[in-house]
Amino acid sequence: MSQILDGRSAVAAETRGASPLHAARHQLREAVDTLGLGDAEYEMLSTPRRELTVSIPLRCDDGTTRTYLGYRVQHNLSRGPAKGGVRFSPAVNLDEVRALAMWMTWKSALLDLPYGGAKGGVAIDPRGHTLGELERVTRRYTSEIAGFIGPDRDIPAPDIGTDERTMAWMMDTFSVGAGHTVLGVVTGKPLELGGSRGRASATSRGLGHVVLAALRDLRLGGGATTAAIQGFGKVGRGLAAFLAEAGVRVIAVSDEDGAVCNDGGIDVTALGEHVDRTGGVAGFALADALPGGELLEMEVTVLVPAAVEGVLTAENAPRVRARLIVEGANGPTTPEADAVFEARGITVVPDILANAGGVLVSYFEWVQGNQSYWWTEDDVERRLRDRMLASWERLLATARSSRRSLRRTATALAVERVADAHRLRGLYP
Ligand SMILES: NC(=O)C1=CN([C@@H]2O[C@H](COP(=O)(O)OP(=O)(O)OC[C@H]3O[C@@H](n4cnc5c(N)ncnc54)[C@H](OP(=O)(O)O)[C@@H]3O)[C@@H](O)[C@H]2O)C=CC1
Ligand SMILES: O=C(O)CCC(=O)C(=O)O
Repeated sequence: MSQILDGRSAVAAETRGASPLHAARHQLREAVDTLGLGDAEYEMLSTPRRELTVSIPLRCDDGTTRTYLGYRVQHNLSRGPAKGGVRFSPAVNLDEVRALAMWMTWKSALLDLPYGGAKGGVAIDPRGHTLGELERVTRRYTSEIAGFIGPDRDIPAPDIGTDERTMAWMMDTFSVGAGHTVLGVVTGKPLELGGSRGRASATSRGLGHVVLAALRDLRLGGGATTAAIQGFGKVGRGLAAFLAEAGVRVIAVSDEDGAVCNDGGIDVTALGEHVDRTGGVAGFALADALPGGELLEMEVTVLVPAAVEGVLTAENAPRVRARLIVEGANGPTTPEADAVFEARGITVVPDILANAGGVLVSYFEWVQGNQSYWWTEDDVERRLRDRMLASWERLLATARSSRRSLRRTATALAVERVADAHRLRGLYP
């Protein structure tokens, strides 16, 4: 069963408080005020264009049946097809997906990609299921949203709890329905199925380039640059390797079940091997265990939250001792924490710029697929680096000249592009 909800009821159903949606709408309000737009524009840009909620019955390997909820939210389509990842996590809910979809719109616009924003998810813990069960869930979810997505409509990609194998199942399911292979319906696919070289590491590498540029441009680098990274998944792990190779001492890393630290620098390769063997960072012999949330409060040059939303809050922000925060995750900083960091002079490089390397190389994958012409790894890396650094430099220069925070400036630059597209298309209410 699937149900299409209209956007107005979506806004009415919004929950307030320290939710990702509260944060996303707060940031939009600031951008609207910065740009001198009005309430009508705010209402339009805060309202998702389309939302789909689906139920996904799963026959488990033991013969029992469970039903999961899945979502796909298209926040904005004014600059092109919607674009954004699919998350498998027990924490997924409609409000979270709405917020993540809105951030995708701003991210695509900030990087000047010809996309709108979308996000999807299934409220399931992938760790509690076999591969066969996850394949069945993915295929059923894809069938339910198939009328909603497509290379010219909405193009999913990996996010938390999903990967290139998930994308291969999605592409196959969609293609079976279409009667022919449709490579462009998702990005983040395996190389053998039209994936792009460099997509798997793109978010981490883009983030790494931004971290190094921010350290340099804000004059925070120097001899003993240290980093703490929350999350050791697709984004955090690749970033740890990138920074270690660049000479940054990665002294603390965490995942959902543990955290480890070593003041002399963590051997990231050895930690990766330990995680492949045991499933988590806990118990890594070449580092000490670190209690709970302490990683976020360590004295480091740069802190990179690369896991989930809302981890930097009004409660812990006064204790954060990093000089620079670069957001690998989407929405890790609440608006209240942002205000604390601004008052304390701690620079925050916002998610919609910092982690945009993933959607950027997804765009490269889509372009290569459309042309059936595949770039080399060097082509991808050069274009990724150039575009991330150009976007960073533009953001920094605009923030400095306007004396506004990087987040407020980034959101305003992106919202302006989206509002312009609406105005030129004549879509204002
Ligand atoms: N993949 C991509 O291309 C992009 C991802 N992002 C964002 O980056 C973030 C991470 O995504 P990705 O790496 O792909 O996801 P993964 O599922 O690959 O990894 C998530 C990581 O976060 C850890 N984690 C989850 N909850 C916590 C917690 N409370 N404290 C510490 N660690 C935690 C997980 O630990 P465990 O393994 O123990 O569960 C895992 O190490 C998300 O916010 C995502 O939206 C943004 C842009 C693109
Ligand atoms: O690669 C993509 O299309 C989207 C990646 C994503 O979900 C994100 O940037 O948060």
